[in-house]
Amino acid sequence: MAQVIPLDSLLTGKAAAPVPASAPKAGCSAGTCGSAAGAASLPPDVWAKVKDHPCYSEEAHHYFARMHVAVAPACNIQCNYCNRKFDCANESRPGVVSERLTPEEGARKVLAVAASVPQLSVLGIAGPGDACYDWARTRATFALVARRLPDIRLCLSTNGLALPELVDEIVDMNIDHVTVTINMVDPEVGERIYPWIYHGHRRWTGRDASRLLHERQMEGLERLTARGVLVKVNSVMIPGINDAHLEEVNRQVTARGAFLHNIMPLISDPAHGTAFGLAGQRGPTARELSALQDRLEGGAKLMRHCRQCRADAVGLLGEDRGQEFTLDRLGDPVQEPVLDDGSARAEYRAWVAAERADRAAAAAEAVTALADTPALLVAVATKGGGRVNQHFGHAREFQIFEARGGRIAFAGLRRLDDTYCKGGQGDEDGLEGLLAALDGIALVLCARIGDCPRQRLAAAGIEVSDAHAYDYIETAIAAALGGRAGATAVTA
Ligand SMILES: C[S@@+](CC[C@H](N)C(=O)[O-])C[C@H]1O[C@@H](n2cnc3c(N)ncnc32)[C@H](O)[C@@H]1O
Ligand code: SF4
Ligand code: SF4
Repeated sequence: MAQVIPLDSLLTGKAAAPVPASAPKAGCSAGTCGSAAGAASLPPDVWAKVKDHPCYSEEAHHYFARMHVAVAPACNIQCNYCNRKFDCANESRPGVVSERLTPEEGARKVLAVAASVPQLSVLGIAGPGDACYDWARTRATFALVARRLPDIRLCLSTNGLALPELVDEIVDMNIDHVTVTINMVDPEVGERIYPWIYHGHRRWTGRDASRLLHERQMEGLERLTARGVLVKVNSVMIPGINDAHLEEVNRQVTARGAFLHNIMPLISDPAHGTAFGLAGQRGPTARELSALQDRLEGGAKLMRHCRQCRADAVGLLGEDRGQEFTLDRLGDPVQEPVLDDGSARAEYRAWVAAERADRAAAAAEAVTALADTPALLVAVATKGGGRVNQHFGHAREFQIFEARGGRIAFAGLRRLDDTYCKGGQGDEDGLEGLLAALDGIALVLCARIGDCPRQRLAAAGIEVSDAHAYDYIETAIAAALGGRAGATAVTA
């Protein structure tokens, strides 16, 4: 196994050690070591596009950060699940932002983040309105950033209505990742989601609005994929409205070349002031979501690690460092120019290349111990880097991996309302919610856990281990499960 430079020292800028030339190349084939096998499961040109993109590659999300800048407030449609007026720093969901920025402010923020977060690889514009409808601001921001930070990938998110005419410009600007939200391919379903759209200098309502939106979404998707742009399709799963219909959506977007399909559970609460929230429309349960995702396997690749981020999120997926980079903290652009020569990011990426190759090789070797293991779900507490490296009490989410017959694959996320540990004390009241979030999990792996939560989990039939702290996730799972051929099978 290659010598690996510690992540913490690299991120604090104290690592001067060169990446070892002896780092083994990724050598496991698809299907053998699940989430660590990105390079081997995709054509080289596609892997080159996704390998540093935390949303387009589950494997990359262990290492790379994205940021959104909230420069595009205007939108040309109304979705029954969206209210962009709602603004709360503690609320993490799409469309919510703390401050709206001009393109110049947005670019300055990107420079500041890039200078202090070496994991940054992607700038996305995801509203808080629509990046294509508010195109002048989107374009100006991307142009400013591309000039200063050519190594940062550009990415945008749109409802698709204004997309078709922008495809040439998108390609010319090297925006090689575009997300289109497609919730229906049947206007009858669409009219229950979209009360109106604005197009061609007029407002459209009812079935005509949804038909037009659908036609333009399909046209935009086809044009983008024909030009080699990687397209992720977001679909909001709305029980009773489009949940059954999303299988047809998946078929149609797969046929048009979508690279990834991200089924996002509807977030709905009367306090958000959305039409669905006020009408009592519920979101899907975790089980309903994963059952639908399982039915869609075989179409476009599914994204199961989406965190439904704010439109101004910063950091690794699952963490939000946005409040560290608000405008008032960025200082005066003339008095305090941001200095960044890109060397910290280059050094970090070289480290990741060695680390992910080492992880893939270690995973390929480790899973051989699991040849006879029945389907088991394992929850992992991780802060990134593809390792078991978070204390149980500090976790706000668990990454779920399925071990089955010689294979370990990422299977989704279980998110918590809060951490178990607060101010050094365990929150006994919160344990019920935590146990509910771990429903169906056979084993929890974490860096450390106290006796009290360990016993409570054991009483609920969930084993916990901190014996594999700081190991790669796959190595830790294989070591913990090895020899359990007769263990009880668990399903998602
Ligand atoms: C805020 S939108 C911005 C980009 C663009 N306007 C769009 O709709 O694609 C980003 C994503 O968040 C999703 N979204 C917004 N509100 C949501 C909610 N309440 N529940 C789930 N997803 C939501 C949208 O469907 C979209 O996929
Ligand atoms: S298209 Fe996007 S920004 Fe516009 S209302 Fe829908 S979710 Fe909100
Ligand atoms: S909302 Fe999902 S796709 Fe968008 S940046 Fe967050 S994790 Fe990635």
